[in-house]
Amino acid sequence: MTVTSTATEPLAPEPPTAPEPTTAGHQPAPRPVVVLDGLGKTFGSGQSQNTVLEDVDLTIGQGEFVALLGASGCGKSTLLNLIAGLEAPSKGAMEIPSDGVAFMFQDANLFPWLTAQGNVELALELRGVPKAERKTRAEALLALVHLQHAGKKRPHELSGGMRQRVALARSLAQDKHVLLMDEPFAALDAITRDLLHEELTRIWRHTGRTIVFVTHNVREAVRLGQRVLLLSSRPGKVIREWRIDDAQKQPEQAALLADEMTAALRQEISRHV
Ligand SMILES: Nc1ncnc2c1ncn2[C@@H]1O[C@H](COP(=O)(O)OP(=O)(O)OP(=O)(O)O)[C@@H](O)[C@H]1O
Repeated sequence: MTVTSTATEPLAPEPPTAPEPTTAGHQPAPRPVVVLDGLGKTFGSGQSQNTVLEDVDLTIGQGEFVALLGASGCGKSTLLNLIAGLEAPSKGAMEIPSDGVAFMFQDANLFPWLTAQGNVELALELRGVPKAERKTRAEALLALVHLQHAGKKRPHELSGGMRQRVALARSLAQDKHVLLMDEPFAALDAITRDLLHEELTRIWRHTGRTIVFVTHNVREAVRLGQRVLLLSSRPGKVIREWRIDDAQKQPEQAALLADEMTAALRQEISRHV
């Protein structure tokens, strides 16, 4: 087994937008930033051995938005942990960014004693941004998530959606190419989630980040992903992939795609009932 790292250069402070199409709408092939080759993960040993992932082959290009869909317990979070370098694979090879990744979870996990701006400034401090620059950069990041007026508020004074926006600004403050998101909007109401989908799409286009987004929600996957990957259960591997262009995100087409994905997901779940 070899675990290698790609040498990705750090993001510029003002990241570029995602690459424009070249001729006749053809996108240049994005540079791979995550490569998983025959990846497997087994927890425990002997009687309690649990092979969660097996033969996962996946290449994610720079600037792509990939949604990972799968039944509960199929290994989505484990896959993110492997990409983050938090877990080591049991089998296979992988290339992940040498400068690490940013992670965002369902729970914002903000420090309650710090203001919204303080939470973002702390992430900047941890990556070595000089004190004199932190305030301006944190303000710019809070403006990016439309929270320019809430910088002085503490987490308990913010709504769930606002807390997730702060968490997103904090993830962006880490200035990594790759952002892993593990069901970040699952606990939010439908209207707030809808607003955050718009915000995240705008921010993704603006920053050119590579995003891997785990969800149970088929509509969320269609709404956000350029690629939607369906993981099987026991063991988890990528069994289907949909590529979704902007035209397919229009309501009628999106509903059809969501129905197709729901049927595939149901079929996968019923295999294990
Ligand atoms: N550190 C660990 N040690 C042992 N088993 C683990 C560990 N992490 C995950 N697992 C097991 O791996 C399996 C997959 O878990 P994982 O959290 O990756 O699934 P998931 O698809 O993200 O689930 P959900 O959608 O419910 O969050 C589960 O059976 C879980 O118990």
